[in-house]
Amino acid sequence: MLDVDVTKQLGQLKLEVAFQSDSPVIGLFGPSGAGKSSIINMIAGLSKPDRGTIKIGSETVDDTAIGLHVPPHRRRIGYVFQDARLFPHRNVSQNLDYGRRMNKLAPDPAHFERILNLLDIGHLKNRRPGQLSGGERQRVALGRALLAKPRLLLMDEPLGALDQERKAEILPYFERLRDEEHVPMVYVSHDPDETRRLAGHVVMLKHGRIAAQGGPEILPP
Ligand SMILES: Nc1ncnc2c1ncn2[C@@H]1O[C@H](COP(=O)(O)OP(=O)(O)OP(=O)(O)O)[C@@H](O)[C@H]1O
Repeated sequence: MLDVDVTKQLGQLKLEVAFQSDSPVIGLFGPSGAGKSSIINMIAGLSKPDRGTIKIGSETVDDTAIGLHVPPHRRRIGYVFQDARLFPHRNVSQNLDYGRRMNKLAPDPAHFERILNLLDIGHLKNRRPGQLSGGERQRVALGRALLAKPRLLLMDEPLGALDQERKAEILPYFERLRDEEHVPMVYVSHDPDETRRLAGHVVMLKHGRIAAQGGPEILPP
């Protein structure tokens, strides 16, 4: 369960949002500048709300009333961005292992193999990021996040830099993640079709506020 009730002044924009859901995928949907990434950054712990609370499952990670702010590396959250942000001089295996090592988790070869199979990236292990397609890079970035065994995965426009064909190639992997790995996700997008396909609960944002929230039926056609 994710429960967010925060306000934050961002330059001219006052972000003021409250939503909670135990849907496997929560979609944050809205136009550019609506405040989607700012919410994701607060859930990740990369920025602090001016006021409010954030709860992930049973743990409160932010509560401004008592000065509580759990730092990002203690939140057990995975983050996937629009650009994969892989280390260019390390091969795929080394990139994949990074999340696990940063979180000081013991090697888990069975989990490693399962994630590689789930994302079909086993054959890419020895390549460097520059030798991968955009879609392959995103699958590796997703694998790296998953291998850190996050309790929540934040996806900020993960398909935003890809063309339609690549998007269609990757969406089924996100569905497998949701249906087979059961990793809860917050999925940011301004594409209604993508959001409809993945999200059980949709939060529609406009100018830093919630314009509507509910099932995918609230999305525009
Ligand atoms: N640290 C900051 N200081 C001042 N203004 C900020 C800060 N961070 C974000 N903003 C502003 O807040 C607004 C919301 O930005 P945000 O990146 O959250 O929107 P978004 O919905 O994710 O947009 P996009 O789809 O373009 O990524 C923007 O107008 C942005 O310029």
